[in-house]
Amino acid sequence: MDNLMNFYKIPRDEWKNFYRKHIVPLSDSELKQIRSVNDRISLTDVQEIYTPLVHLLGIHLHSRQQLLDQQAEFLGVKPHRVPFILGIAGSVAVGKSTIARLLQLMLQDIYPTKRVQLITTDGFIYPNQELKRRHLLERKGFPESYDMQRLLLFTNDVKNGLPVKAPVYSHKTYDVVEDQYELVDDPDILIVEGINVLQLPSNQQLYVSDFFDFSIYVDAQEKLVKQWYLQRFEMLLDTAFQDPTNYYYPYAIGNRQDALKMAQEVWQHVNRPNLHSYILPTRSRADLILRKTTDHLVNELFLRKY
Ligand SMILES: Nc1ncnc2c1ncn2[C@@H]1O[C@H](COP(=O)(O)OP(=O)(O)O)[C@@H](O)[C@H]1O
Ligand SMILES: CC(C)(COP(=O)(O)O)[C@@H](O)C(=O)NCCC(=O)O
Repeated sequence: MDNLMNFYKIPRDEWKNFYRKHIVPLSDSELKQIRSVNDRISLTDVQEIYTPLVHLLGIHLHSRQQLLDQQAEFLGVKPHRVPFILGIAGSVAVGKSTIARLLQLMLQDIYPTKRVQLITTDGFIYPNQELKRRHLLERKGFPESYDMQRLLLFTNDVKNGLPVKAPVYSHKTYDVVEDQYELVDDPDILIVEGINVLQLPSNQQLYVSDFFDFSIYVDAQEKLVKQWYLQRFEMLLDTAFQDPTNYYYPYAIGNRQDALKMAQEVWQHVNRPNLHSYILPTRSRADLILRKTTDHLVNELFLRKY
């Protein structure tokens, strides 16, 4: 990987020894919770990759609050708690939302008194009707398909401790859900997951990531991500065939090979160019890059030095 000279390159075997002495076996209830996120997550990775990662996030969480407290003292104002925002970026189907839900669970477990919330930026994509009006239906996921101004204002409100509603996207209807919102109300930690979280909107001076306290880019070879995309597509078909309202229903009841061919084309003409032109170029802005290999196992990490 080029352009990563300001990162420590840490092989899995080295990373897994960080925080080793603090790692205790997972309890039955923890196992159950992890399986409810995704029953195919490797438990070895939970122990060897994600447990040290959660401790690293804890270091950032505490030092961030300490800095804010000291700054408040310097300014002679009352110190106050500011939500810690963790951004998670990467390609469509690389596993961002799975990692986001796993980290939410693990952080909540370690900090039971803190409120850990999670939102995905999919909800900030314009509704299909609006995409159609803007001739952007074929560009879903590209920077211009998101209401970035709204996302920026949303993150700003979160940082200011204001209650704010995040719009919700459904893979089932392939659209933003009308009148459905996720209420984000002054959490201690907010995880913001999406392909665009490290992007710079063309007409703005601010990055959404300016509001992040830590960011992770989930990375993998394109051929693996494409495979995960197609596998997820098949899983979506498997759940869609009983529900005529599901966007994937016509594909689910039709010829499987034709449906797969369509998904391959969507990858080739939409998600692949988006990855290379707009998502991958944001990788070196992350604080940590998680490099995954076959079966979603993490084999290498790149941690920003400065
Ligand atoms: N750690 C993992 N182990 C096994 N399967 C995974 C893992 N992470 C993601 N997946 C699978 O890969 C596909 C894409 O994951 P998802 O989290 O939906 O990606 P994204 O949010 O980046 O689009 C899904 O089918 C998901 O079940
Ligand atoms: C809505 C999305 C951009 C979100 O990406 P994801 O959360 O799946 O990583 C993506 O799922 C999508 O719909 N892309 C457009 C092309 C397609 O895959 O149908």
